[in-house]
Amino acid sequence: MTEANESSSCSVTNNLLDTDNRKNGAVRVQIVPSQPKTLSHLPTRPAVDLAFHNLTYRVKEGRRNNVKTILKEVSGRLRSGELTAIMGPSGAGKSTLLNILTGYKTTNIEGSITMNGKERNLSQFRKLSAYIMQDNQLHANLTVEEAMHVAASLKLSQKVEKSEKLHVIKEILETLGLDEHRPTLTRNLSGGQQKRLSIALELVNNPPIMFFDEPTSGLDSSTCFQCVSLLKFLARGGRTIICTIHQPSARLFEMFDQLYTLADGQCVYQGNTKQLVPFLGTLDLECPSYHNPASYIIEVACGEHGDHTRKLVNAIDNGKRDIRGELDFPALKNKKNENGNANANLKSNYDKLNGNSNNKYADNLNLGGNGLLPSSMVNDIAKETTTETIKINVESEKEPEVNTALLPVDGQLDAGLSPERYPTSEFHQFWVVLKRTLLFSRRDWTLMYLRLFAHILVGFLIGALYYDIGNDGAKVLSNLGFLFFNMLFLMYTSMTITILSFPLEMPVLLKENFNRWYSLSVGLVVGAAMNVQNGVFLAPVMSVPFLLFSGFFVSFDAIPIYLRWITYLSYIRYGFEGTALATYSYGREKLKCHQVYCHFKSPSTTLEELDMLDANFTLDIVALVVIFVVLRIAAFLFLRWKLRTTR
Ligand SMILES: Nc1ncnc2c1ncn2[C@@H]1O[C@H](COP(=O)(O)OP(=O)(O)OP(=O)(O)O)[C@@H](O)[C@H]1O
Repeated sequence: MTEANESSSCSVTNNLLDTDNRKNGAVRVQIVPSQPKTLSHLPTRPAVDLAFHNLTYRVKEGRRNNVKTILKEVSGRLRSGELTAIMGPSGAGKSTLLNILTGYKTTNIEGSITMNGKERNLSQFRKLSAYIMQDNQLHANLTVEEAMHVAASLKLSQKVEKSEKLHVIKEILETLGLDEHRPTLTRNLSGGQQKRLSIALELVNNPPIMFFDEPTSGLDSSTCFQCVSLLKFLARGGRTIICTIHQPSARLFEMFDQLYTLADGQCVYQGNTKQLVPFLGTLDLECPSYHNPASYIIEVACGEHGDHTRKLVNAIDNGKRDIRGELDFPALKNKKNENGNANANLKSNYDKLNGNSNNKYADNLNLGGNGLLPSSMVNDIAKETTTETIKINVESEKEPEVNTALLPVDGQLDAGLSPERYPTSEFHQFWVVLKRTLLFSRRDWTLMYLRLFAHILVGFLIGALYYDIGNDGAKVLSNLGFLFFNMLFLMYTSMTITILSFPLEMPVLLKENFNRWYSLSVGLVVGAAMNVQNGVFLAPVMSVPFLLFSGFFVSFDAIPIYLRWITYLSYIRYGFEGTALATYSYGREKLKCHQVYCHFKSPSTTLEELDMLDANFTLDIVALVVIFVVLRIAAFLFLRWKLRTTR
């Protein structure tokens, strides 16, 4: 590496090149970070090594319940402080493995999963891990700052002081380069920024294990690089970072520490990314020069170079072996003697693909201005990645301190964790989520203003239509129509909003509930309080028959006896009966009438015609409350079932 190159890449981040300290051709670099990169205010957590042994996952398919084995006795180990990629051809079982490791899938699994050598306790594990899904699932109408406040309020204990929470937020936003975007609505963030916000939200309670499903999908190459740099930064803080990735470029691939490759539900490689090509070489699978090793292993796993799956699975013992150095595959030694240094082949692959540019990361540093990732961080990651290649000895005591908030692997797993399922009380969760719902409802133009406009418009229309008829004995039927219409209008407007918004809200609920932000019931109660989620389950289906049995279209006496029970279930009946009683009961005096014969002059006649003379207003209210509670429980059970089946 030339001195010019070193200086050019270092100067961008104010790193000082200590040129006086050259010894034996090695260059000592003193790194002075341009901004603090400690996440020291985060709650302390233990570092966690995750291992799985003989994991088998089967599903039943088709009418005959044919059993399909998706994962076949795979083993593996995911270490703290490392960035691990799970790769494999489409359908190899990557998502399935990730879903099992995250605890998202919990049934039909054989084998064992351990945390720091001990059997995994799923409840404890869920408190220690975060799952960042492919499509970030953010609330579009919240700003970065508001989203962070909600996350801090829900994910940090109520005992944590507000000033401390603000400190955590500031630290994370600064570290992830989102500080200048605090007032930006999340829907206006770029793809890379949204991904970083998803990470920032989960980072609030400092989970030592973080899973990412395709974190680079939909990002351009430089943003991909920024994203993986960030993951590596998090890993360097002692976290266990695991992500599925499709086919990274050679440059991106090189940044991963560890690779776990699946083919047809079995492990075909587990080990250091740098050892992949030499390892394949020992099995007579030579990665051609100028070829991306990541593409090559996928091609091999797909069978493009012949059927080598069995050979690879045996060589890696289906994930029980872990290739961390050349000593892990002694056959290489013979191979090297015959064919020269196989590692050199790997290095030449990288060098050729990267144009052998020693300052190959320097171009990305310029992107810092776009707020993609703080340039200093990219530089530190880049420096670390290139250290091996360019033989710079970075003074260990001067290395950027990425995170001090993790305890060593042998630390107590429950250190710093509250024994409760959620860090905050249900009431607190309710309050925070309610405030958030109100905030983004206010910002949702279609939800708020269009609804308001529609209600005002319809209000004027029915006001003009039914003006001054309430006391007119000749217009009682029209007045009953007015009362019935009011009920229908309110019912259908809230029902439509629910039906439209619920499927959109569902994935966010899924993510936040899974990552232990709040309990499922809280989401529902808020829905009830907002009068948005009403009737999501039963209302649309049941409203039509219940309309018929409301007592407006057919009086109770006219209904065949065997169908009368339905009227007792009709919430519309109770609503209509209640409004009719409130209007025409309680000793209301006779109505005015200018006609010769006025059938409905006496309010009791109206109630008699409606078969409501014996009706009880209090009973109507009680019935409505009971139906409300029953529907809510049904919706809760439905949601729980839906959450389980989507897993
Ligand atoms: N519930 C299920 N029923 C039947 N087959 C399933 C089920 N879940 C997964 N599979 C099958 O298991 C295999 C692995 O699926 P998985 O989604 O884990 O693959 P993947 O490696 O993540 O693929 P991709 O990269 O395309 O997302 C696929 O063949 C898939 O069709």
